[in-house]
Amino acid sequence: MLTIDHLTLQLPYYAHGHASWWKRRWATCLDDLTLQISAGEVHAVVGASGAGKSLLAYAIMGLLPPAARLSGQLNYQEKPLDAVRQRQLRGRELALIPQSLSALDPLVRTHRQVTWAAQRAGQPSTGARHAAQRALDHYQLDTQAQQAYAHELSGGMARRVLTAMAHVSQAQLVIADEPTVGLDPHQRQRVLDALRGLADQGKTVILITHDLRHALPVADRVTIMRDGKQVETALACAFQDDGTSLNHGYSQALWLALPDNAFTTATISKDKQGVSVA
Ligand SMILES: Nc1ncnc2c1ncn2[C@@H]1O[C@H](COP(=O)(O)OP(=O)(O)OP(=O)(O)O)[C@@H](O)[C@H]1O
Ligand code: NI
Repeated sequence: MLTIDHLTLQLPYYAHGHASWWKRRWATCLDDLTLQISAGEVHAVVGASGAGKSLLAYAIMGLLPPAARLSGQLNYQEKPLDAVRQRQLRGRELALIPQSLSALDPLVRTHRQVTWAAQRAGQPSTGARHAAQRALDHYQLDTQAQQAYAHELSGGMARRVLTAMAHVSQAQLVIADEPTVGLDPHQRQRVLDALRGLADQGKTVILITHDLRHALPVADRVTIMRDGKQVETALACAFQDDGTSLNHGYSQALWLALPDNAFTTATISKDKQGVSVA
């Protein structure tokens, strides 16, 4: 449903040159990414801060800064996903749950904001209001939160509002950029389960997170990113035991660094040294 073929992104930055001139240079922020993302799948994109995860989301949505230099090819539903099509589909077939909470309109109360998201996706106003109400209830935003302005919401509430907005858009492709930051374990599980639910309805979900542990239980596939590069794309089930089904040392290291795997790691290294673990 979405293919990303040799996608490379460069962004300008200004470096001090001779004398007092500022010279424009180009930073390669995404380096030759090739991915195929199928309908019905949760595809997790995992990597440390600065790996390029959000820029990948912006590239797919067509929300990159105007100066960006992009090469490679994006295809959505077998057709090129160019700027015109991105504009047509954004907020309808393509939805982004943005990482930044400033995406909320500061002048509009929560309920109205979610209703607008439903209307923009083509629902008539009564239907949109009802859809908004259901989504707000689902993400446990109470009457007070529904009537609040963005600055009156906690970080976790604001994030759930953004998630509710993507939910009512009924998009075919949902990109969730760090949707669980600031949520308590119970809320986090609700959001992750809801994303899994969208995929189970045949939609496509890209789940961006720095936390492999939260992604694995709901993901079908995982792409590990580092410094703008795609380290590896693997089935979620390849992250198991001592990580030897993974191809790359960095993916293995991420897997073995998870708290629950600490024991396994210790056992393996002892085994390798020939020490018995009685
Ligand atoms: N508008 C921009 N102009 C120039 N460089 C940028 C711009 N946006 C991001 N970058 C750089 O691109 C790199 C990747 O940024 P990106 O926001 O995609 O990382 P990320 O993986 O989403 O990190 P995080 O987990 O912190 O959200 C970073 O080094 C960042 O400084
Ligand atoms: Ni990000």
